[in-house]
Amino acid sequence: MNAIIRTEGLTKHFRNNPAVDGLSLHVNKGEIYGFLGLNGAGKTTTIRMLLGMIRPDSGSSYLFGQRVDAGSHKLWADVGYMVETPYSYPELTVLENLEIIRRLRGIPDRDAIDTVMDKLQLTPYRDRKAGNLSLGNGQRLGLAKALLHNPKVLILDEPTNGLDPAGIVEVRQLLLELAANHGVTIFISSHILGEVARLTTRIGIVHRGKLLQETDVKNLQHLLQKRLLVQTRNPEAARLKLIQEGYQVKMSADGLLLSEDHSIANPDRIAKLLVNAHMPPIQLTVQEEDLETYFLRMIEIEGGSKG
Ligand SMILES: Nc1ncnc2c1ncn2[C@@H]1O[C@H](COP(=O)(O)OP(=O)(O)OP(=O)(O)O)[C@@H](O)[C@H]1O
Repeated sequence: MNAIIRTEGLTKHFRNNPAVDGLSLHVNKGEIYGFLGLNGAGKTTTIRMLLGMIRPDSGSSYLFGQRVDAGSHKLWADVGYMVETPYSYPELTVLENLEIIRRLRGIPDRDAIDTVMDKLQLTPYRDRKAGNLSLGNGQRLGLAKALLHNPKVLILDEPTNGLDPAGIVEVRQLLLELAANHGVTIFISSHILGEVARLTTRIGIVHRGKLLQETDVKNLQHLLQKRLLVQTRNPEAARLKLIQEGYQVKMSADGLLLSEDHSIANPDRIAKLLVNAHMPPIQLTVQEEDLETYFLRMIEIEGGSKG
């Protein structure tokens, strides 16, 4: 099998509450996998188990086909990670923090630090103490530490936390480039579907510790609900006319809403019908559910409720 990251039935309870519950997933080489869930869904706990930082109650995780456990030291040479708020030594500069990681990782090439600072736009801050960095630049330093040794796998917990919109775009481009040109396999957690949809190839939705749904990002468009919005000068009369013609219609503050597939596929028929009935539509628009609404709908449908 081609899976670089794999979990099988991963389970962890805290005080009898399941934080992660029988979670199985896999990520293939060069794939960018978006691990999506609300706060408290179990993302960080999963990542901590993937990295061998905490021991699962049951189930296992595998990196490069090797089981992760306390003894798997050799694995980490090829893994870069950033979990929650990245910890740096606040009294040391950006350069000194990276120098510590370079030595810890046993990287002989001193230029690796300049290269990674350049990649993450940290060069202007090289002599600034880590404790005095903005949240976004602290996050970049965390990413720089994760990338310093050119890992084959990157595991990142909410990596764009604290970044401004330009920073989010930069980090996204960097990660896309690493996957496309260097075959790096990336596992990234987030609570924003709109953001991960732009970056990842596959998405797993986690809720209350369970994997609710996995989908290829290219299929996402088909999964989004669509509806036809019809606005007329006399919505009540138009509604009655459409119902009389066999359409299902809902009244909303914006206008009439039609959700059946045949309505959405043939708005021209509806326009013609209303014109012939002397109530021409002012506007007729196919609206598509946005990604965050879809995400919340999945959680409500499959998870019971949002909680
Ligand atoms: N060390 C711990 N002790 C007790 N409960 C914990 C511990 N770590 C996590 N939990 C609980 O486990 C559940 C999952 O938490 P986790 O941090 O994995 O979620 P998350 O999806 O990463 O959320 P966030 O985005 O808020 O970090 C939550 O209910 C959390 O309160």
